[in-house]
Amino acid sequence: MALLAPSILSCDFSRLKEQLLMAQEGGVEVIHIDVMDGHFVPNITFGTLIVEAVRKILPKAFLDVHLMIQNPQDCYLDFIHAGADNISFHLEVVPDFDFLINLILKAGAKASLAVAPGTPVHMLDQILPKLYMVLLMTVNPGFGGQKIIPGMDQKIIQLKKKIKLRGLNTLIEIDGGIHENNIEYLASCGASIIAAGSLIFSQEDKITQKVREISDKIKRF
Ligand SMILES: O=C(CO)[C@@H](O)[C@H](O)COP(=O)(O)O
Ligand SMILES: [Fe+2]
Repeated sequence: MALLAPSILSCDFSRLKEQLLMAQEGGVEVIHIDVMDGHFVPNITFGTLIVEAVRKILPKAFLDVHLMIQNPQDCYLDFIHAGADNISFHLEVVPDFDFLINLILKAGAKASLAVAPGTPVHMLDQILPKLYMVLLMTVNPGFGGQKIIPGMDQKIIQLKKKIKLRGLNTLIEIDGGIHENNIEYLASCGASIIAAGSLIFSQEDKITQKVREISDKIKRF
């Protein structure tokens, strides 16, 4: 069953609690949290305090933390202590990603690798069995509200095929530019966690309704 993971990057931070509770009311189980450091990507977003706050507001949600930072090895543990259930870091910035995956697992969280649109999936071949998810970025990391990059469907299909052929359970998460016009198709390609920011949080007072509607559309995959 494909699951929606609302990305709080697009929420109204003056109404964080209210909007998270609306998402929960709609049945959300996963919350996607984008951490940006102004180095790996130009923007700076938030750190562990926001993860702690989301954990407090939604004690049972699965917190999917997407680290778009240059040195994830320096702070992955702080995010786990703050309440992250999954840590995704970018393959592009950690040459010894196997080592960091082991550290995350040892700390008791799920470990996943994020890959930018231009990074080929064969880079994951060795590490795939250890990963909880592969986070396929469907836009260039750094900003919400972008348009999906064409051809990302083929990347999902290619990765799904690899996972299946090897009899693995690794999940595929997609992130960026997901909207009503592509979400069902991308779920049918093999994406089972679908991060969406503007699609959900541009709804302001209709977040609950939107979450229900979208979750309903993708649950058959
Ligand atoms: O990691 C990122 C952006 O770098 C995402 O998680 C965005 O938050 C997705 O936003 P939308 O494209 O859904 O508005
Ligand atoms: Fe993200």
